[in-house]
Amino acid sequence: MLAGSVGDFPCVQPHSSHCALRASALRCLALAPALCVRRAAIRNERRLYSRPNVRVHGLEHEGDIGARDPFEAELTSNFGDKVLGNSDTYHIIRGPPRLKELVGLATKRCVPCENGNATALSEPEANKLRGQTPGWRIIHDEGGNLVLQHEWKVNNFTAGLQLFARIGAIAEVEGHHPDLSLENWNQVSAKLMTHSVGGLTENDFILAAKINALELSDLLPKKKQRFWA
Ligand SMILES: C[C@H](O)[C@H](O)[C@H]1CNC2=NC(N)=NC(=O)C2=N1
Repeated sequence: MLAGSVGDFPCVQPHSSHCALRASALRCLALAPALCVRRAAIRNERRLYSRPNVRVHGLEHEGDIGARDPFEAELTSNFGDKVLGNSDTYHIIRGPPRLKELVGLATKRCVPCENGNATALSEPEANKLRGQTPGWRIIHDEGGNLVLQHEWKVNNFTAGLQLFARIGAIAEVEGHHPDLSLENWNQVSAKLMTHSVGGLTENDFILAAKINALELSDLLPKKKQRFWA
C-alpha cells in the first residue's frame, strides 16, 4: 500500500472527490520542497538586483543613490578647486532639491553698499561662502584685498562676448558688477569684489551664485561628465 507514486494511495473514503483532493494535496506536499527552493532562488535574485549596489565613500549604503551634502572639511578646503585630473571639471554637490530655493545665495538680491553699512568679509567668512559657489576661487589682488574669480575657456571669441552679455545682464539687474576680461580669444575671466568696501561682501557671492545658475553649455566646449560621489 505504501509503494509507488502518490496516485497509488488507496482512498479511505467512498467519496471520489475527497480522494482526488487528498491525492492533489499529497502531490503538492511532495512538490513543496522543490517549489520552496525555486521561490527562494527567485526571491534572492530579486533581492540582488532590486537594490542598487552604490558605493559612497567606501561604504555600502543600500538604497542610497549617491548625492550627499558636502562635509565641512570639503567646504573649507575649497574641494572644488583641488579635484584631481581636469581641474575645471564641474563637481556639483547636490543638496536636497528644495535647499537652493529656500536658502541658496542665488535666491538673494544684492544690496546697495554705498552708505557704508557693508563691511568687508574676513577670509574665513569668505571661504565659508565660497563653498556655495563652485568654480569660483578666492585670490588676493595687488593690494592684498580678497577677490572672487572665475575663469572660463569658451568655444570662440564670439562666445566670449556672449558670456560677457549674459553676465552683464545679471550685473545690471543686481546693481553689482564684475571686472570682465577676454584674452587669447577664448579665455574669459570674471573678478568680483565690492569696490565701495575694498573687499568681498555677500553681494559678490550672490552675484557669483547667480552667474553659476546661468545656462552656458552652448558657449563652452563639451566636457566629460565626471561624478565623484
Ligand atoms: C551706484 C552704484 O550702485 C554703485 O556704484 C555700485 C555699482 N556696482 C558695483 N559693483 C561692485 N563690484 N562694487 C561696487 O561697489 C559697486 N557699486
